[in-house]
Amino acid sequence: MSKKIKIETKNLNLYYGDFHALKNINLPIYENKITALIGPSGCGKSSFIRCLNRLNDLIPNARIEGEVLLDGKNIYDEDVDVVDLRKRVGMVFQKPNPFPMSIYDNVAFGPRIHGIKDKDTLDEIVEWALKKAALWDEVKEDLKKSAFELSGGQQQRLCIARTIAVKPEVILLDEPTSALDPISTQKIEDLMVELKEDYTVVVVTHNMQQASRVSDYTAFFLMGELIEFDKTEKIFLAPSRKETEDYISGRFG
Ligand SMILES: Nc1ncnc2c1ncn2[C@@H]1O[C@H](COP(=O)(O)OP(=O)(O)OP(=O)(O)O)[C@@H](O)[C@H]1O
Repeated sequence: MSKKIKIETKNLNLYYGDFHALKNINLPIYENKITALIGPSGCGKSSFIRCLNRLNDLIPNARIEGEVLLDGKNIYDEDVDVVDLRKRVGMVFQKPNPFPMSIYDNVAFGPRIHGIKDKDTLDEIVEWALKKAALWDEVKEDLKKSAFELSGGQQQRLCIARTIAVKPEVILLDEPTSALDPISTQKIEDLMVELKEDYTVVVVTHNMQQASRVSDYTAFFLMGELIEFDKTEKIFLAPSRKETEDYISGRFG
């Protein structure tokens, strides 16, 4: 099977004021694969993932050097429309963050912003996205219910449905299961594997088992540097760098 690079960072550096948070990161993200980002707390995983849809733009003292190529085009070019970029590269956060509105309105939110008003079309999108996020059967009778009445695991699947509803190409997940119980975690992991059929998935995780279970590629970060990137089985069974081995075997971090 051919391997297409969906996103590629080239000499990517990120500074928060004087602090050099990401150092010269060169990383390919392959299409229709799951790439896991691992590394000890504070190594820059979240900072990195936020560079991929320009969420760091919202942080006043953050500065970027280098390039992030999406289908070969630098997303930091002046002519890039950030709203369109974030539609193409969606994000799910650590803590489920549904909007204070109904289940239906949460999922319809993005499509409405992008101009879809027709009720039947919205109904179709909502059903499709909730099915994709493996939540439809649990909520189909209660679409008008507040999203806050769902369990944490259901809320996270709702957030995934909300992300999918605008038909992104890439889904970024920043520790999506760290606030969830094992059963909900299992559901989200199964979902990630299904999602890669249609999307390119990048997941930040502290959970080594999760990285080895779900991902195709793994990138190991340490103190703002990309130490090693390879196929997941290579990283976990025969890492090239001692730092990687120490981390995955639990000797630090
Ligand atoms: N807005 C900010 N301003 C200044 N420094 C920041 C900011 N956000 C993150 N940092 C610093 O950048 C470094 C990387 O943080 P980041 O959150 O990317 O790490 P991480 O690997 O995702 O950590 P964790 O696993 O704990 O979430 C840390 O030293 C952090 O303190």
